[in-house]
Amino acid sequence: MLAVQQQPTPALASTALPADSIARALPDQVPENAPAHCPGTESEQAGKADACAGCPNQDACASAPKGPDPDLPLIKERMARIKHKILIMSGKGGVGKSTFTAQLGWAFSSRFSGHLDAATEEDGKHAGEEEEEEMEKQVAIMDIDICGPSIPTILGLAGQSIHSTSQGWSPVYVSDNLCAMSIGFLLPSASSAVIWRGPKKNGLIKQFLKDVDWTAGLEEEDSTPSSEPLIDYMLIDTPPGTSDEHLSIVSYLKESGITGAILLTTPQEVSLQDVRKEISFCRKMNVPILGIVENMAGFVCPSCTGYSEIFYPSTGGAKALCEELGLNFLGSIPLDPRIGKSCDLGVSFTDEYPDSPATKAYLDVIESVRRLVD
Ligand SMILES: Nc1ncnc2c1ncn2[C@@H]1O[C@H](COP(=O)(O)OP(=O)(O)OP(=O)(O)O)[C@@H](O)[C@H]1O
Repeated sequence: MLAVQQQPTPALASTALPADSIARALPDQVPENAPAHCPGTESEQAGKADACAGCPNQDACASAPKGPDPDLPLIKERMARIKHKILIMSGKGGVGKSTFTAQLGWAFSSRFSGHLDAATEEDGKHAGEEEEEEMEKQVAIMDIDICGPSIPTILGLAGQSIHSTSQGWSPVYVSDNLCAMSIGFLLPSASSAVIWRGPKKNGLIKQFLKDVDWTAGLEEEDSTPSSEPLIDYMLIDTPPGTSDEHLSIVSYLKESGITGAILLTTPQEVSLQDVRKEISFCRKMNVPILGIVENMAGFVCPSCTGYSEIFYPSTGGAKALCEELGLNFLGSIPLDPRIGKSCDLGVSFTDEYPDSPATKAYLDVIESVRRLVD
């Protein structure tokens, strides 16, 4: 249930959520006066864990109803409208997950319209039925990097806020067929820190799945039966490592199904070591691994054109790891300072620099992903 105060608005009339809404919108799973290590009010351990001793809420927590999460059927219903759910993961931080997620979003949502039409004309073919069908790809990006949300900035949506309608929270739109949801849209400013324990993060992820109207506006235009997917790809940007956010998303999507995970790493052994932990997490949790992308692999100096391996692949890089573990190597993307600049400006790197080697690398990787999931 949304705790956001709603006016009795007509269907689809929207209300902007005020900037401090995050504090009021979240389920009260960790009470204000909770002790350190509170297991959360929804946990089986609520009221019973060692940390609960002496907590004023102990009795209330211990006697609260437990059992199957009553929200799971609602999540399943919402998620039935989304065909492919793809997790973007890495062991190390800062290896380029959010940047890659955004590029994948831009490419999946535009490659099938403008880009494909241009390629089709160049090839001397006429836009056939197959291409016509592919023009309508709908893409949603869900940012569950709750403590470090960078998707709003990278997608050029900084400063935007979420609106609430009678159908739920509306995602923020980059274009007609690309939308995003992030805690970044709920914070008072880009510099606001989110300092939350696991249960509270869990609560927000649940709200993203259950209370966001991901198909806002699509039903009216479409006659697809209500149980059929309307969104083609949901790209889920995760924080580094294997923590609360990963456990939450995997457990909430268990019944709906996860198409797979894309793992990012630099070529360096310290990053590859952490990717092994992600692989182990995915295997334990039965999340299919679509493959590994190596990012920041090699740099060509724009002044002297000399080639350097900034993150040296001392153990053979991601390709060797994929061969060892029988995983798909999805490709390598070089270091290019213009990628960072595009992120800061909130524009698509591949659209801004279509002729760069990094764009070719991105598009090759993206094509490999598309072939795997479609
Ligand atoms: N191939 C690349 N070449 C140059 N800069 C890159 C490349 N890929 C990503 N970057 C830059 O590296 C930085 C980290 O990227 P990004 O935020 O996407 O990483 P992340 O893995 O999502 O980080 P975090 O773990 O903190 O969520 C950003 O400044 C981004 O612009």
